[in-house]
Amino acid sequence: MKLGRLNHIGVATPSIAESIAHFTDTMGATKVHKPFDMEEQGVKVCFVDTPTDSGYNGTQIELIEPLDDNSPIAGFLVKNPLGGQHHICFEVEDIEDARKWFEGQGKRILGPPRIGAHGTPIFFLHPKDMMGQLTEIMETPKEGAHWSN
Ligand SMILES: CC[C@H](C(=O)O)C(=O)SCCNC(=O)CCNC(=O)[C@H](O)C(C)(C)COP(=O)(O)OP(=O)(O)OC[C@H]1O[C@@H](n2cnc3c(N)ncnc32)[C@H](O)[C@@H]1OP(=O)(O)O
Ligand SMILES: [Co+2]
Repeated sequence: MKLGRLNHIGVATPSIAESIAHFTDTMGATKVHKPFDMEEQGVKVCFVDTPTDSGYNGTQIELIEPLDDNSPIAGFLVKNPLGGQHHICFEVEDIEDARKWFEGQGKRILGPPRIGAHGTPIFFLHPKDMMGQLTEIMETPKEGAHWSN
């Protein structure tokens, strides 16, 4: 398997509004996308762009707030009431090849295949199989498939 770019760092928060203020006022972020709900994933999502030398195509911060107590991140926030770093997401060229690779390595894939916040297929790998790091694998958006919110 060939590791792709670090697409985003997932940061759980009890309040996306408070986190936007933090990243804007304290961290000086200048590009905050509109928050949106992903009911099927149980989270409200908001992307904060981080600059790179060549403009805004760097790794994003993905702020995620539970939509309800059944959210997959509800347990994380009980243990970490202020929120914090929740997962990391790497891109791959082909999600099925990646799935086969990780299954062959005996890593547990969490839940059914799904479409992630950038509109491409994703899956998650259990933190206990990934050196303690909840890891999301995301298929790179196809050329020209522009995502924005
Ligand atoms: C909208 C999609 C978007 C995108 O980018 O496209 C997203 O990223 S949405 C992100 C939210 N969705 C998910 O995270 C789905 C995958 N996650 C899960 O299925 C759960 O969070 C799971 C199974 C990783 C943990 O669930 P839960 O916290 O309810 O279970 P436990 O409390 O029993 O935890 C088991 C064990 O794992 C440790 N743990 C939990 N969360 C994390 C974490 N984020 N990083 C590292 N370790 C984690 C937890 O401490 C337990 O360990 P133990 O030693 O037994 O205490
Ligand atoms: Co994510």
